[in-house]
Amino acid sequence: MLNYSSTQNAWGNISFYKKTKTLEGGVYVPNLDEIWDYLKEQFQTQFTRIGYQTWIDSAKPLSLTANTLTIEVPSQLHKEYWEKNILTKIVENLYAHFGVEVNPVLTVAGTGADTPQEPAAPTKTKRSNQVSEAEERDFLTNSHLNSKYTFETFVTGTGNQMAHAAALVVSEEPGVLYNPLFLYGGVGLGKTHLMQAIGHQLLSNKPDTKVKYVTSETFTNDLVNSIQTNTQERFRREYRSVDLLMVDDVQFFADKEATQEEFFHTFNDLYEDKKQIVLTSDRLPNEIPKLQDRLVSRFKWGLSVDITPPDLETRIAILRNKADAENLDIPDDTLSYIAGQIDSNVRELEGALIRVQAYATMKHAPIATSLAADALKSLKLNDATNGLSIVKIQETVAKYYHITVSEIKGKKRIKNIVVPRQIAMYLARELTDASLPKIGIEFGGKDHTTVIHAHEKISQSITDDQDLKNNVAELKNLLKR
Ligand SMILES: Nc1ncnc2c1ncn2[C@@H]1O[C@H](COP(=O)(O)OP(=O)(O)OP(=O)(O)O)[C@@H](O)[C@H]1O
Repeated sequence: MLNYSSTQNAWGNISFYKKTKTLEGGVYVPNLDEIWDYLKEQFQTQFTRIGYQTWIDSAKPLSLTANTLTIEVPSQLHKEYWEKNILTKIVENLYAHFGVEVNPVLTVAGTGADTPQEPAAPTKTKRSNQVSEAEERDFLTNSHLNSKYTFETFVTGTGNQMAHAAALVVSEEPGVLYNPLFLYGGVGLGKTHLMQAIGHQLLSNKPDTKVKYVTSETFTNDLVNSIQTNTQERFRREYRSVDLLMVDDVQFFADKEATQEEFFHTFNDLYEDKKQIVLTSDRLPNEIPKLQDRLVSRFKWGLSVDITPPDLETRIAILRNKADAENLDIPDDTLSYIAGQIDSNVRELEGALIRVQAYATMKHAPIATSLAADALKSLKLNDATNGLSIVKIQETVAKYYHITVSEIKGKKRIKNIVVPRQIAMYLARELTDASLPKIGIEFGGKDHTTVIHAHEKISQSITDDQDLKNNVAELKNLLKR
């Protein structure tokens, strides 16, 4: 039986105590499934499709004990969103429908910590973000965004769920919560896609918004052109009058003093006007070499969130989406096979699917697993003739330094292992086409930023350490044989 006074703190601002039933003592006691089904039904009408998928589909009802409804959400960011926007709705919806008072409690997946939540202040009803197809076409053709990079076509999984949720929040409330939003991660993992999805969504919500997407190189080129043509005023007006500025791959700001200077002022102007800034990079701000401290600190003001390589399930879902979009008839086991072959880069994953498709056309055969295996085998053969395997590099470096391959791939931090490990990573980066996350995985599941660091460390050291330079040259020679 519920003791009302025990929930008095949590519900201090709600005045319907006398009318409520308790889950134990009331006339009708809905169970967990009924409650959840009802809530999902309600939320389907209260959220956009993407909003529903992001916030509701990703949550799991765990238990209903006494009047406590425990719900698991995937990340801290989801928890914050739920606290701000959803908890009150749950209380209101359940009270209105079942006449019961339920205390929702959130827990973040993987932490096991249950924290009772106070209901947040009621939020304004979100206006619908539906636009007509004509409007949609219009803004897509008028903008400089890739029409395919939307939230609808972005598949979420463990490696990108938090980045996706943050991106969605930014598109709903630009300039408010996460400013700047800094998305970072390895090559081909969807940073550009997610960033542009923010632009699309914002334009869809408010078609008159001024949205600008550029790569960091375009920013530099625009700046240089404006200096050459004496049109700096125009350049500044253009960059400082937008509602959303997205700059892709800001790691290329490294070493560009004039660009950094100009971007510093652009950033400040936009930030002060509460305009949203979204940045992407292959690494964290403080890991970008020769980036001015004042930019590093500004880039960290908002939220930095990483995207890691997708797990198998997500890779299969990405392929399924892609196959459906292209009207390709591919059996599930074939998609699983392809997803099993490419594990660290979504761009390569898509490339593999295209390759299988082309191979099927060439052979006049339907797409099946054996055909996919043939198509991807020849891909691997091509790779092998072009480059080296990471395994061979690890074996050669281990032998050269009289240590084992497992030490190279391990975590021991003693100098006579760390240096060969960094050399092996350096050589893997220099001599193979493997992506940074792929190299990280091959070195015992290390993060791609560790590979970046190793590469930078060795590149730097060989410029002033003649012995090291000779060793690396010798290793390169050994690997050529
Ligand atoms: N989760 C995803 N769902 C659907 N498509 C994805 C996903 N992640 C990546 N892609 C696709 O993979 C390709 C590469 O993504 P994108 O260009 O956004 O990567 P990136 O991280 O910006 O890479 P780079 O570091 O090279 O700039 C794109 O075609 C994109 O649509």
